[in-house]
Amino acid sequence: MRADSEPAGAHAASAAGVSVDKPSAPAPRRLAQAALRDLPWEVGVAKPDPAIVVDGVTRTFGGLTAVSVDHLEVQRGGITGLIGPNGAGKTTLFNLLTGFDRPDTGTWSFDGRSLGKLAPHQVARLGVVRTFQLTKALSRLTVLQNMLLGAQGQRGEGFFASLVPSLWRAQETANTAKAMDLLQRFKLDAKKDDFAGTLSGGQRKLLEMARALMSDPKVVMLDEPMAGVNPALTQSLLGHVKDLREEGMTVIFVEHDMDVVRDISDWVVVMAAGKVIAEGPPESISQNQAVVDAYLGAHHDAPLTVEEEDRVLAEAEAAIAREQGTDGDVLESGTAREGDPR
Ligand SMILES: Nc1ncnc2c1ncn2[C@@H]1O[C@H](COP(=O)(O)OP(=O)(O)OP(=O)(O)O)[C@@H](O)[C@H]1O
Repeated sequence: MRADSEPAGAHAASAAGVSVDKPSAPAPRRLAQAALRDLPWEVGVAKPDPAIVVDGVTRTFGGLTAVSVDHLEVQRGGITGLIGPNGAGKTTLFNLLTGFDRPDTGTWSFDGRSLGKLAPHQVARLGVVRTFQLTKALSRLTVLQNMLLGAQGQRGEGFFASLVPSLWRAQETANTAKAMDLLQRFKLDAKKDDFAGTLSGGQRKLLEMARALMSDPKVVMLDEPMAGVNPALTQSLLGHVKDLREEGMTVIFVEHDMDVVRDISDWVVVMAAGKVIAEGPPESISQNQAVVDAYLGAHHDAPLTVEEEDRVLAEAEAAIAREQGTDGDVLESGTAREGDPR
């Protein structure tokens, strides 16, 4: 099951009846990097084989423009890091692309198919999934129950299929087997009956990633996969992210830790104040003056003005209200909802 026990590209090659033992077959990492190597480091640059294409997407909250992306392409089969100072719009862009939020303007597509009008479960069914944080409600479910929530297309969901118990029981058995396989791969199988809320920070991140894989995604969007993870688990998590690429998935991740970004990204997109301000391979980013200015301009350590303090307080209150409002219905809807209190 683990990608690192199989040669790169093994799935596609064996499906096509081609021998996978050829030593010359380049690893997906090298394929992605080679595809991106000669591109100019320009905002909006066209990629050789884009999986996701974003055009003119804006999202405002009252007077604040949280996202304003003119054009962005994400290369298929690569790992794209999305970085930027706090409040840059990264999470909002994730929410928009996966149907958890609606933009004011703009279009975006996956494999040429427009996703703009789709609900999160429809987007997931097409193969684009995001991880979402373990909310209070999900913490009260077991690890295995969390995994089963990530499964797509349960036959029991359909009205007619639900009349035929043998159909949904077979589906349930298959989903449970798949969940246990993934839990084993992420070394969480011994925890299957534990409440998810009892997991450590790193184990929660592993569970979030494992749950996203239940729907056999083509594009995986990871929101801060390393946040709150102790150093002992960091390498294991990084390995799991790289494995997704080895299996042919397209990975987009938000991360604040630049060491992580440099380690795993084939390409980095930098946002600030809602806009993409730079794009390029990891090594291009630290030399980019606009990026340096954006981070310095964020004034992380400067004391807040009274107006800023008021805004931060209002945002925190709104976030708490949102979290309280969304907690309960995660399970009722049967659809994973963003519980991110931002
Ligand atoms: N539901 C909302 N209502 C009002 N403002 C919001 C909402 N969601 C996000 N914002 C605002 O939009 C801006 C972008 O927020 P977002 O969370 O997308 O940034 P981010 O880059 O993910 O930040 P961070 O790195 O801190 O997570 C921020 O100013 C934030 O306060």
